[in-house]
Amino acid sequence: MNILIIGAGNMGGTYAKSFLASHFATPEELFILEKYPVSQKQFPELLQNNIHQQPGDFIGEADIVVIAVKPQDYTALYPAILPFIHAEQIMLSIMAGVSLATLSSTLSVPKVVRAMPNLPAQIGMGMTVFSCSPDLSRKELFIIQNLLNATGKSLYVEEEKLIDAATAVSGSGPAYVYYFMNAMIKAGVELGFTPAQAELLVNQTFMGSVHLQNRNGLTCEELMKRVASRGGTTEAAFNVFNGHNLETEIMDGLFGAFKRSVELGR
Ligand SMILES: NC(=O)C1=CN([C@@H]2O[C@H](COP(=O)(O)OP(=O)(O)OC[C@H]3O[C@@H](n4cnc5c(N)ncnc54)[C@H](O)[C@@H]3O)[C@@H](O)[C@H]2O)C=CC1
Ligand SMILES: O=C(O)[C@@H]1CCC=N1
Repeated sequence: MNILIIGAGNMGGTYAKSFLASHFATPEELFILEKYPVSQKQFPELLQNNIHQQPGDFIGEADIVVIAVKPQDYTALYPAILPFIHAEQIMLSIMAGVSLATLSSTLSVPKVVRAMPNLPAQIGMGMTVFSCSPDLSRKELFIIQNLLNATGKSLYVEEEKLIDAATAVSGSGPAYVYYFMNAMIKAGVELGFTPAQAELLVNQTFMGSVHLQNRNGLTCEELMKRVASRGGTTEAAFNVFNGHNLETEIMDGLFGAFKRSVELGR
């Protein structure tokens, strides 16, 4: 099965590497369309002849076309690839905001999939939420899910609106985690640790906390209670967080991301 990836940036590049590493595609079956030169060093696994800078007939030879350019670049991209696209191909977009209806109408194809992955896909620990047009067969849907699972876990949703919600929660999510980690590292340094020491403390704290939550089946609120002793240090931190309505602020941030995903689709 031939797979074409359009846009070999963070996500497109990750998909190329994952599809090859999982043996979902052989190097002969994997094609890249990237407007900037791609060096051999960047993707040593790829065949140089399969890397293109300009649209061409190779586009029509792909069974699945992954669109991994920024949503803002899609307006320039689709007219350029349209002459090579045909109705049997499956279009798999990971662009934030761009709806199934827009994909289908701009590319004149019935089989479209909209997926929202996240950056940990780079290490096979991604989370992808996806939805598709009714024109995909069950078998095609399974193929797409297998493909997405090469980068981590995936969740199929019937309701497309949930892709905008997933963008706000898991798509942008890693950046929120790094934001919180960064703040903790900065505080650790102010409290006397070297940056390397503070990073170690924070990394291990995040890793241990997530694994514990995964394993023991307790909710986050129950676990928070297990850490916070009455009148103790954690409670002192929570008092400051609550004084600033931090939980509401974080939720508002996610609602802002959701709103932007909907806006990008217009
Ligand atoms: N970075 C992330 O964590 C996530 C990104 N996404 C979505 O994935 C998409 C790509 O994001 P990134 O990989 O971060 O962006 P990126 O900027 O790293 O990669 C996009 C690539 O597309 C190429 N490109 C742009 N126009 C092109 C054209 N006409 N023909 C060929 N190549 C073209 C660019 O040169 C660039 O290499 C976006 O739509 C974003 O919404 C989704 C989930 C997570
Ligand atoms: O920030 C963005 O627009 C993209 C979508 C989700 C993560 N990055």
